[in-house]
Amino acid sequence: MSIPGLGQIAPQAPTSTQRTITLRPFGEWRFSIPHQHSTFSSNSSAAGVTVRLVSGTAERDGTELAPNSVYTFLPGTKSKLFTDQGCTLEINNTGGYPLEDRVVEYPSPEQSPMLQYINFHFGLQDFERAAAVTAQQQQQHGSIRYQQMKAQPKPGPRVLMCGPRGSGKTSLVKTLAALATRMGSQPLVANLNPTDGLLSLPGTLGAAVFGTLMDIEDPEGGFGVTNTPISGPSAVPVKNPMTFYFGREKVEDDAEMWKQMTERLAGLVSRKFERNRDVRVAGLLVDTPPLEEGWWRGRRGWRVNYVVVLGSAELQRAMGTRLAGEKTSYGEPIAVLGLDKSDGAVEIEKGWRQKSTETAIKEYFFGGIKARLSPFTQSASFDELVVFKAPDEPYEGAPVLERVEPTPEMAHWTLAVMIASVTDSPQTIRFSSILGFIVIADVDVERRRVKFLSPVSGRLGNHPLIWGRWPEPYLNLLA
Ligand SMILES: Nc1ncnc2c1ncn2[C@@H]1O[C@H](COP(=O)(O)OP(=O)(O)OP(=O)(O)O)[C@@H](O)[C@H]1O
Repeated sequence: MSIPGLGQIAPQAPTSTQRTITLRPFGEWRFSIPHQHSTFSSNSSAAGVTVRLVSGTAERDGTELAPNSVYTFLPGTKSKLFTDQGCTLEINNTGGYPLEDRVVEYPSPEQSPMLQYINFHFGLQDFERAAAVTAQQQQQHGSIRYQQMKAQPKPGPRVLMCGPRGSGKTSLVKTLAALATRMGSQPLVANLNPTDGLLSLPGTLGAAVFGTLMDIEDPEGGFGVTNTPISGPSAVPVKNPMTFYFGREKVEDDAEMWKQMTERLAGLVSRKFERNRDVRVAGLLVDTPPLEEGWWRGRRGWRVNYVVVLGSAELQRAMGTRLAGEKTSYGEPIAVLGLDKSDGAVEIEKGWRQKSTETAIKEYFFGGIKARLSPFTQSASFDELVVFKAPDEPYEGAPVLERVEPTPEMAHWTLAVMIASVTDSPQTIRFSSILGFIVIADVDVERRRVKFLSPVSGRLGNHPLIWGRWPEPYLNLLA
């Protein structure tokens, strides 16, 4: 059980910009650095709040801080640093950012939800080890039985993370992925929440193999868009996601399309498992949107054998009843586990989310503080571009996409560039993976020309574009 407020030490008004804090084992330093408002001006060149691990151990969502390295947390970061052994941190806010922070300590590790999360991680590792042994045996025995098993070898643990809004689903998925990679595993992580976007812009659904370190300084804790190859050089190895373009904010905005896309993503994940033994053995972590019990219609395709419900006994009971007696296609039962929600996990309010979405789009084209990018302004005639639009209000039997001519309303929208051919059917284009994004700068109807910003210099060639319904154009990137 989580104990709200227990052991919390009220935020101290810093008397100087630098201070040192000490955390007992299983303590957390929770912090929030609001997005920058145009009225805020930092009084120094500091890009954000810096933290140095002076002694002990500390991690952000499972990824360890190196001793004595200085990490910069940027505006728009809301997170925590956790320590299992205790630590001393030096915090420096020379920029005068409106940092909100607090130290949270528990009387004993048993009272911290982190202990449950870590124990669950060890349970998954046991399952993974068993899957690795089976894979080894299969390789050694060229028997007919092996040939049969090889056709559908059983992967490592497959976890579906669900729970109410702001219950800490994404943070726990990140933590489990990071802890697994620390043990040398390469799990697949899938995101089915279009509001977030995994290693891509919000509005997308995707999956990626996590076999390398996550970026501690990324506001999204390693799931952000700067961790992809398109975003240029990176301090930590980049990941290659498989991404679909949903183009809407919430599942409810087009539930049928979401269901079809997640089923296809599950298909891609299965194929990845077939092709890559290490990934298969490491298993899968699926992050889901904050929906209630009734939504999970497409679960069979994911073949999950653990359903984790964070912070809702009611949802846990409902899922338990629904899945009782069900088996995966590998013949395994599906375990429904309830884990405590951390009282540090909070619902992100709309304004904050909108700023985070803007930041992701800006970073996609212009890079972050670590690597600046120079996008290319290009111009194309109406005849050179093939643009499809997702219907405004999807209805049963509605076309998945409609071909449209560029219009001035398209200005400042971000369009997805699809890995498909302009001659493919709308259905094929809709369910293709994303190559990247462009942002429309200007549409000149008289001259029939479109000016747009692209992260790469080449022409769009044969790639069709999709104009989604979200994220809306909040800002003029070319201003
Ligand atoms: N222990 C904690 N201390 C401080 N902040 C935390 C803690 N756990 C999670 N958070 C923060 O709370 C916010 C919500 O957490 P998270 O995104 O993991 O929840 P979620 O259930 O995935 O949300 P959603 O339902 O919106 O998808 C995030 O900013 C996250 O970094």
